[in-house]
Amino acid sequence: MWKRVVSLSSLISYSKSKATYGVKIWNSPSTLISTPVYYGTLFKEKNPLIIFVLGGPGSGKGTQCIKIAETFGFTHLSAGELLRKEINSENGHIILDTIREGHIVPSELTVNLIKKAMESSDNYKFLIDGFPRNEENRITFERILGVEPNAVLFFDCPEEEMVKRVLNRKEGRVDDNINTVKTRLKEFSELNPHVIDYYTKRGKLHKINAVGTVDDIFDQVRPVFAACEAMK
Ligand SMILES: Nc1ncnc2c1ncn2[C@@H]1O[C@H](COP(=O)(O)OP(=O)(O)OP(=O)(O)O)[C@@H](O)[C@H]1O
Ligand SMILES: Nc1ccn([C@@H]2O[C@H](COP(=O)(O)O)[C@@H](O)[C@H]2O)c(=O)n1
Ligand SMILES: [Mg+2]
Repeated sequence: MWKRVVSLSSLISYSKSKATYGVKIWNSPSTLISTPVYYGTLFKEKNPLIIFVLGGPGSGKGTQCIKIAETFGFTHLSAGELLRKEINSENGHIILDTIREGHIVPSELTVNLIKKAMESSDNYKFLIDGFPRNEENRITFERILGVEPNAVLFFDCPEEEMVKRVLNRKEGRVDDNINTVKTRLKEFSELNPHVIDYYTKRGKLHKINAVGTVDDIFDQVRPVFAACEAMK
């Protein structure tokens, strides 16, 4: 039986039923909610709630994800962080070179890391931070995991502010320098709009103004997750 979240249902779609083969359809006719589509077998036992988190470098995705995870009980998976942890692995040289240059790592590599992290988690609520970076990322995720996100957050931030934040971040990242930031911003401005358009058309996009204090921004984020809170 499929259930509809009534509170803020237009913000987020969710089903408590288990995913099985084929495309699920709501019991009651509704054009309000975009239905999560499960066409794979991976999540037969665990029906996931997946939120993709988009935004340019330094837009504050990671900062907000930490707050969302703490407040709403999500597991925070940063695609960039998963890749950085793989730098000493078999494919590590490809990853390190790509990150250092500010380009995008081949999608299969990233998606398989996300898949592994999701499978090994006991949680069913996932924030996937910094993903998808492009259409290839998105399509590869759908192909390998057989699932779409329930909602997509987009932290919209002016370039000038993003550059300032990245250059002030003192975490020792190899890509936090002006040359790499320029490449990251260029790729972001070319590739992100396609992803945004796709999820806008599917009624899943929630654009957040990423300028302001961390708490001001979180106040905009909070309502998107109120529907999830009701499921706890
Ligand atoms: N609202 C804010 N105002 C000012 N600084 C912020 C704000 N949010 C985050 N920051 C700071 O800006 C820097 C970048 O933030 P964060 O790491 O969350 O961005 P990100 O979108 O995850 O970036 P990246 O894609 O490069 O990982 C950090 O040093 C963080 O502390
Ligand atoms: N989907 C992704 C996400 C990240 N990368 C690479 O990692 C770098 C750092 O990512 P952050 O989200 O932590 O900024 C990014 O610049 C890419 O090189 C990727 O390839 N694909
Ligand atoms: Mg980050």
